[in-house]
Amino acid sequence: MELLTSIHICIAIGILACFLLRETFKPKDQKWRLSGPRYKLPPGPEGTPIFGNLFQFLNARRPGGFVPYLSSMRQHGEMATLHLGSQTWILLNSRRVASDLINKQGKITTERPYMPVVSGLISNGKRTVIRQTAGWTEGRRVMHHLLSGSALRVYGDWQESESLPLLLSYLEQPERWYFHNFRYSTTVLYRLVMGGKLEKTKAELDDYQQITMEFVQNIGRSMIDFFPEMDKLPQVLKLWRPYWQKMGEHHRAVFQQWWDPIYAAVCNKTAKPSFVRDTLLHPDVKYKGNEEEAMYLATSVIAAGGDNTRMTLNTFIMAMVSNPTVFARARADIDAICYGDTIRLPGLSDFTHLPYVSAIIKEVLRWRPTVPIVPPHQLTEDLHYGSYLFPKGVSFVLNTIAISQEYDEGECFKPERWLDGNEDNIVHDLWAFGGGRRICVGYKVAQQALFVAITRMIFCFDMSPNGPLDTRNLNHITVDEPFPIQMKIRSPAHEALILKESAQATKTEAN
Ligand code: HEM
Repeated sequence: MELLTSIHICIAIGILACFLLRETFKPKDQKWRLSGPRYKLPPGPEGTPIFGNLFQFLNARRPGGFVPYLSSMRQHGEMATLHLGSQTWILLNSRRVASDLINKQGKITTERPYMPVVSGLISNGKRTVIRQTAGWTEGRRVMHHLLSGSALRVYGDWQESESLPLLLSYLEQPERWYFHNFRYSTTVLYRLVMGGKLEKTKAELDDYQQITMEFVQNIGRSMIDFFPEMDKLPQVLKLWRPYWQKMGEHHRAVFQQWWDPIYAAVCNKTAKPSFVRDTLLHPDVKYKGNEEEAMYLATSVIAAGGDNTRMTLNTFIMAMVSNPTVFARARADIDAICYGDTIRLPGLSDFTHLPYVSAIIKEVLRWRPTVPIVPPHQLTEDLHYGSYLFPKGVSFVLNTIAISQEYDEGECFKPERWLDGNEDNIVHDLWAFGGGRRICVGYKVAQQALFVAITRMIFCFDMSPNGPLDTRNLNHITVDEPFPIQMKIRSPAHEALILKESAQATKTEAN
């Protein structure tokens, strides 16, 4: 009888332990509760016990799989629920719900979920784009300067002058067009953030691009980030730690290499005008972070801005070679103001006269969104929305792929859809830059950088496919040529113009 009781106790303890373990790793909306309202979430694909939709999701992240997967979420409606380990993601598939939840409810949908690997180990908890609100607010206050009109005018001059080496390298080495796009995007951001010329070797540049891609690719990839409770285990059991920690140390070392010279220059008062010198470390701004945080902030801005601009320029080229009539119309518009008895390069002063080019930029970002899903916006209070009740802790995730297909003839590249009087406002009705309080802080800088490069490329170069193209395969994650393109200078007059402008700029700089 006594033996029987002990067995019963053991079984009961075993069952209780399994129950507790299972409850610990369940998403909040599925946890067992004695009281309180019943949560109700939008439909979503069927999942498996414990892991939910995690394996489908990770599987879809393989090359070529992610866009179709994100696009398939539209079948569940304007929102789709994914249970990913202990995390719940609500994919936002329409502009209406995106606006309601990310913009109008911004006060309670600004947090980022805790991700032990990607924000902790890889980023030392300091990369602004995925930093939790408590540590993020101060950096955001300072970064807001990037959106101010007076700063943008200064940045505009730099963007125009950095576009000259871009045109010159297209002329001299057209086959390396993708590298020139990368260099232009990074140079513009470097000058803006750190000041002065970017004098890095190809290896150093590749290293920087590599770590940026590595970081982006690992957002939403590690199992541990979907079961963040595992981070509470004793250190000796965290077998995944050394691998990610080593990666994080490498990223930090690369950032340090880029940061040290500018920090030293600011301290000894030899730094050139820049965001770091004139804003971040300027005594009037009273930045409250420490040096390490300042380093991560500055280098995160370069990485976030540079790589997204690079990818968008590549997408632009794909859009142009596959839509020659759009290219011809844009060129005719530019020619009308820059090419007649005299010839000159288009620039930011032409912005208001070239609405079709502004529309092209918006359409590039809609047609093939540079950021297919925006990092999660986590809910910090229970929320009733429509017939649903969302628990605190779920994450709203902008599914820009699904949103892009919501437009009329979504698969077609039609810049004219944006000619509605708001084409110059790049975030009007477009979710490519995220939204709410976390909206990309560099969207105006990006718009200017894209406008300068795009008008000048259309004006000066003919572009065509140099092999078979698949407009769905942009092959962004590579330092080599992503797809085959042939670039050719348009005419001797355009070649002479580039050479003249470049020589002039070199002379001015030398004086
Ligand atoms: C076409 C180019 C770009 C695209 C598509 C893009 C897209 C995005 C997206 C989707 C986010 C997240 C927004 C959210 O969570 O709702 C973001 C954040 C951010 N972007 Fe951009 N971006 C671009 C260019 C730039 C540029 C040029 C800069 C710098 C001047 C920049 C700096 C940042 C920073 C610092 C953040 C994090 C903001 C924060 O932590 O509050 N981005 N961007």
